[in-house]
Amino acid sequence: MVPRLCKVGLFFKSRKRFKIFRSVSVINMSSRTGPEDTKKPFVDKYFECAENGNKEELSFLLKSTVNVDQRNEKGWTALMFAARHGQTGVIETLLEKGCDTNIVNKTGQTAQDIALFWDQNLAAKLIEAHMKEENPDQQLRNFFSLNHLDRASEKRKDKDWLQAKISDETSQFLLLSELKPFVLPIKDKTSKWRYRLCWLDHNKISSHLTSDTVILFLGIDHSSSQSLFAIDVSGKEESKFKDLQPEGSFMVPFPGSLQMEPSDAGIFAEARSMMDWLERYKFCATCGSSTDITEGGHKRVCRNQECKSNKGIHNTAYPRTDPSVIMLVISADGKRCLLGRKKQFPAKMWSCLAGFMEPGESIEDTVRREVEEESGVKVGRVDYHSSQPWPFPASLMLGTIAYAKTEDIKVDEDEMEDAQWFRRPEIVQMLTHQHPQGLYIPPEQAIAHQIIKSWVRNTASSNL
Ligand SMILES: NC(=O)c1ccc[n+]([C@@H]2O[C@H](COP(=O)([O-])OP(=O)(O)OC[C@H]3O[C@@H](n4cnc5c(N)ncnc54)[C@H](O)[C@@H]3O)[C@@H](O)[C@H]2O)c1
Ligand SMILES: [Mg+2]
Ligand SMILES: [Mg+2]
Ligand SMILES: [Mg+2]
Ligand SMILES: [Zn+2]
Repeated sequence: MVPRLCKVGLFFKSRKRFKIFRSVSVINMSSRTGPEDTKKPFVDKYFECAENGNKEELSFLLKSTVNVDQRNEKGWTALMFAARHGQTGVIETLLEKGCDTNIVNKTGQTAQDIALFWDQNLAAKLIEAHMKEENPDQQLRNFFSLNHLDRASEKRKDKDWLQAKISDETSQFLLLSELKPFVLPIKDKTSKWRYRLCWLDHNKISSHLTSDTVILFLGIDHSSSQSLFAIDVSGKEESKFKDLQPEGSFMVPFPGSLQMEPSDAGIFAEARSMMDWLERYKFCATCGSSTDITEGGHKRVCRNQECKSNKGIHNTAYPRTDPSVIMLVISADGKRCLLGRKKQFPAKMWSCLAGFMEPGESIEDTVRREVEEESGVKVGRVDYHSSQPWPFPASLMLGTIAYAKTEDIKVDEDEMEDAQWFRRPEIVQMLTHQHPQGLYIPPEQAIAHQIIKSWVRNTASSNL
């Protein structure tokens, strides 16, 4: 959506920002000496280069000191300055360096919104083309859903194929110990991610395979034609695996996995939820007998030939996914949204309300029921936003925007610590970590963040 902001207003705001920004930077240089302050002249220069189209100096600053997605106090990035001024050469450089095109500034605009607003059509086209290349379906893909593997479900029933792939020298294995993935640190300081999955080939792991090792087929990586598996090494001494890869370590999944390279985080989500199911559902839910793992770990079959679960299709034989709804509730006047604090949340963090679906319930009705249970607010229309697998242990978050019919709040004190209406400017402060009391919302890896950001972005022109 193109924001319908007053162009003159934005222009003056932008000019004023430059004056204030530059004068502050002079004061900072002479009066304060913290690491951020010593960086500030370089950051100022970086934004100036983006605005003026000085590609060479901008590239130099990126190599030496400045983070590509560095923001100023108004939440503007270099890409936004380049978009505002139609600096296509700089835009190309920033896109090559992997800048994030989804960042919003404090008024809720992305770089593309800014380019369109200022009629910088070439700049807007460049950014759009890049976004399309990264995401051809033009659909928001939330963290944990960027699993690029072909799950090749048709291969799971082919025991010979699976066996051959398990001992194939090109196949790759991910170790999980007590659901902790074996990971490597990302050393590139310019990356915003800290971990990637550590893949090991059959030679390395074969001595750890026994007849009862759980081996899970994850899928095929088409770019390398490799088959990928996860194996459960729980109960073995974790330090032993250091011999296989000295820099590897077993990472505590929450919150560590939020700092995993996104495509790996998607594979991890599959591996963790599946391994958790394989570990916890060892006995038949219908008759209590032992079960055997089949189909590359994607099915459990009851050993009791007479068991009902062996006749017809039974969902007890298959991995669990628990659908949950998560919703941003908007007030009837469109100016506020409802956020809550669960008792377990870290101090000062507020998020969307959420809740598990019940059998026989539609998404819309679950949203209405959960919002009313948790906050006492009645909801009318519910619109779908996007979804997110949440592998703790196996939720599927169905993100929605819900429109309130009432205002009064009555908090469910069993589940929630508090629920409150927040006006848009305060939400923007929480989104950009500028809130005077330090309130904030979950990080970008959580679907809650993305739904809130969408609302802020879609209301950028409405002066709320
Ligand atoms: N990704 C995100 O941004 C995000 C944000 C908020 C919540 N979540 C996730 O959403 C899920 C649901 O939210 P909630 O905890 O508020 O739900 P909720 O409001 O339904 O309350 C949780 C309670 O529901 C009961 N329950 C019903 N079905 C359950 C099931 N299948 N598994 C576990 N408990 C069940 C339990 O008593 C539990 O204590 C959780 O897994 C949570 O981690 C994700
Ligand atoms: Mg809840
Ligand atoms: Mg609830
Ligand atoms: Mg519930
Ligand atoms: Zn059974």
